[in-house]
Amino acid sequence: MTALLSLENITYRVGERVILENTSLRISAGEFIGLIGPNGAGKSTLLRIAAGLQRPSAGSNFINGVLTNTLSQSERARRLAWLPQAREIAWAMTAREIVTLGRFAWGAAQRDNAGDIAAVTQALEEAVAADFADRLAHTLSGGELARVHLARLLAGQTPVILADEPVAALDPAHQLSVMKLLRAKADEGRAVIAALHEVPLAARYCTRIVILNKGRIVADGAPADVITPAALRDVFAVTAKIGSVNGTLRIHLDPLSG
Ligand SMILES: Nc1ncnc2c1ncn2[C@@H]1O[C@H](COP(=O)(O)OP(=O)(O)OP(=O)(O)O)[C@@H](O)[C@H]1O
Repeated sequence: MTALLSLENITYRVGERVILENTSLRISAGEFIGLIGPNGAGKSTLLRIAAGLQRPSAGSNFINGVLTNTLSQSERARRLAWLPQAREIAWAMTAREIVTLGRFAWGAAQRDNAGDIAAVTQALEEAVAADFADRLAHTLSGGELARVHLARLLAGQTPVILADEPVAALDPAHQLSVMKLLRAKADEGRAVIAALHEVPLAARYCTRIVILNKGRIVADGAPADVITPAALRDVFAVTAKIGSVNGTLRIHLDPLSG
């Protein structure tokens, strides 16, 4: 089966500094990868390269078997949706207008199409952002704005979803609902990769965990196989107690010295 997204031997350098080193990753339909790793590990860089927003220094990346850098911006945006870490909106736009940007590659800017309107409405509901759809973005709270950006991502209805810290700034209930939603998107046949710092949530909802440390993938597999006390100590310098309740990992973290 062709991977929906694949990175082959990606290296990314800034001057002498190696940010990503010979990194390969493939994701197929139905997978939800939690990309975890400490600050500065290279998660955003990896996702930006996967999204075609940044050219690697070496290596190749593909969307559905096609070299990403041969696709036009619209072709890319119809295959892949991207949620950046930066959330600020500097323009006087309503939440609904921002979410409609997610339909841009499908022609939403040129027409008032029932399919686009339905996709936007559904995305606003899924991201629990419908209540403030007609508010100007700069009047929204950080968590509300994060959900609007998530709705913009979902409105594209793309086979591949890449999200950089999708639950940052969300309260616990919304963190849970967003993780559940991303898992549902994978279960319906999309390929989802999310950079996450919330290790317990990643363990609970992702189908696969990839640990990135110092620009290299150091573990890749099912949550129960990858999220171990030894791995968390080595990579995050924390002490972890890990149990299982009804097959779901439960994780308690302490500082190494604590
Ligand atoms: N253009 C650049 N110039 C210099 N250093 C860079 C550049 N881009 C990225 N880096 C460095 O590369 C490393 C990886 O950055 P990246 O944003 O990918 O990390 P991350 O794993 O997403 O971190 P975080 O969890 O803090 O968001 C960081 O140390 C960052 O400072």
